[in-house]
Amino acid sequence: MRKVVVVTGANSGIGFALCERLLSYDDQIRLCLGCRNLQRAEAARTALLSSHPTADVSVLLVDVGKVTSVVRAAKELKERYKKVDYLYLNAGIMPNPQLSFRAFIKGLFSRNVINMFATAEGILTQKDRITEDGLQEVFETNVFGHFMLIREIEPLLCHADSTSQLIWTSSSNARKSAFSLSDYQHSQGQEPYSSSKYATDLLSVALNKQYNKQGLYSSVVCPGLVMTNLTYGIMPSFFWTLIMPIMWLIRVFTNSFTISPFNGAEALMWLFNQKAESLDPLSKYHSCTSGLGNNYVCLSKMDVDEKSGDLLLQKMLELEKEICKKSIPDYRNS
Ligand SMILES: NC(=O)C1=CN([C@@H]2O[C@H](COP(=O)(O)OP(=O)(O)OC[C@H]3O[C@@H](n4cnc5c(N)ncnc54)[C@H](OP(=O)(O)O)[C@@H]3O)[C@@H](O)[C@H]2O)C=CC1
Ligand SMILES: CC(C)CCC[C@@H](C)[C@H]1CC[C@H]2C3=C(CC[C@]12C)[C@@]1(C)CCC(=O)C[C@@H]1CC3
Repeated sequence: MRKVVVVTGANSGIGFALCERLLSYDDQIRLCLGCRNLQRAEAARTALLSSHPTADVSVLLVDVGKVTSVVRAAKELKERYKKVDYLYLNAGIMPNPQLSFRAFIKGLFSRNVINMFATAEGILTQKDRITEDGLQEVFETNVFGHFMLIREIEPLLCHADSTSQLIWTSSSNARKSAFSLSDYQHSQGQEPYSSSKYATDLLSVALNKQYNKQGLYSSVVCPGLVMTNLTYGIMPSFFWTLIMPIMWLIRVFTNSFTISPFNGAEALMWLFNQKAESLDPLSKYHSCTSGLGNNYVCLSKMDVDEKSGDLLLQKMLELEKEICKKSIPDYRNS
């Protein structure tokens, strides 16, 4: 049976590199590019087909920052496929990033310097906004829209006789102290990205508890620091080009400077080849690149507790009910 693989945020960066790598590894998969913009999606499809002309690559229009779009896309998936074997929850945003140069310089001369380069702790903030669904945009895009997608295509993911995998693109920037259960959308603070990625980690743990019995497994990936549209939003591209030699140098001290989208997709690709049941639900899978440019995957324990995961899942389910009632009038019949 040909595997069905759905990737959100597939038209650029890590998502696109993952698609290329998946097709190079197995051009028999049925690959579905989940994108919010048709033109960009078609461009990605054309590029993938030019190197893999016989591959089955289709486009699914989905804006994970809009509940109605997610519900429509889920309906489309249910019409197209009987099963989704891999769902890569990769689309993500970091809007209006602000780098604190003061904190960065201070960090350079502290004992925390390696951790600062690996996680951006204490040097990066963002400005969030409210979406038309009335949610914080970073939370809705990075977490809730994806959660809704999982819930909506549950019958395609849960099968008694075979397994499916959810693979979240999280981040080393995910930090417990940026997240609070009482403000899980992060409407109060200045680190919505960090909070949303921590929420991803918590949610993955809770989803495993909820769904493993039904054959669905969830894992979390950390791609490292990758040069993509997201990072070019932090500083202009000429600056990145200028400091590239320094980036190669830093890679000698921290394996998290994966730099290219190909390298960043290493752990996402690695998980594709693993037996879902053998994965550790409490570990994060990191894409790593050595000073010499060799790629490998390493594991770290997540800073999460199961109770918080369960509480977050409960809150997400309540929010789902509330939002669907508001945004989709004849929800569940649609
Ligand atoms: N770059 C890095 O260093 C790191 C990135 N990550 C994570 O990796 C993931 C991929 O990002 P990356 O490749 O770096 O950045 P890109 O900006 O290149 O890719 C992000 C992708 O997500 C899509 N996307 C954004 N918002 C939505 C939405 N509302 N609905 C559907 N698709 C959407 C984008 O579509 P469009 O082109 O239309 O905007 C794009 O295809 C993100 O989750 C990011 O947080 C994690 C750690 C490090
Ligand atoms: C000399 C240079 C290498 C200086 C670069 C400083 C910062 C711009 C970067 C240091 C750590 C980086 C980092 C990210 C963005 C760029 C840095 C802040 C991320 C936040 C990008 C998105 C993620 O998900 C995690 C990354 C962690 C490290």
